[in-house]
Amino acid sequence: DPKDHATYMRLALDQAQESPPKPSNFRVGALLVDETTGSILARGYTLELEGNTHAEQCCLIKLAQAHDIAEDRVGELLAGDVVLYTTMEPCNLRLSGNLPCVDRIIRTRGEGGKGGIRKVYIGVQEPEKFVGENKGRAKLEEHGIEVVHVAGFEEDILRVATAGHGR
Ligand SMILES: Nc1nc(=O)c(N)c(NC[C@H](O)[C@H](O)[C@H](O)COP(=O)(O)O)[nH]1
Ligand SMILES: [Zn+2]
Repeated sequence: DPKDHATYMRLALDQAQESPPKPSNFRVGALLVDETTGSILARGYTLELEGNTHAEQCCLIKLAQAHDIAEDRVGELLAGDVVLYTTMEPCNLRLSGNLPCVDRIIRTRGEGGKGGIRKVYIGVQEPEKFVGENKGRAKLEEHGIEVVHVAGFEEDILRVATAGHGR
């Protein structure tokens, strides 16, 4: 049965704690959840999978791998009320030049914006440390994907996210 948002955001923060600290990114955790049943479809954290991966990206790759399909087709598995919890808002630009997670999330929606990830719950906005202001929320909303802030975890999320940045 569906849990409250804080429960899922706390689980996402638990994922972020698994991420190896690195000065050039943030330690983020994410969960893909079926909002109707409350079941967790995938969990992930920054750098969990090889290839300089992001937490949200790892969730999508792991779900795709579990069904033996390519990541760019994972939207086909996401019928119904699938949402993403991520401790930090999805990236809209990456210094590495890799495909941003906003684009990976939008890609999960089928023709005419059906299915796929319908809502993204975020713990914090991205600090303007690497790429300036993250304008991804507007892009997600343009594609019918609602972005909702789950308050209360900001301090912990940022402490974990920047642990690899030294002082
Ligand atoms: N939402 C989110 N999830 C992550 O797992 C992660 N690492 C970031 N971080 C955003 C930051 O903007 C990028 O980490 C830098 O722009 C460097 O880009 P790479 O990570 O090397 O592709 N943001
Ligand atoms: Zn990303």
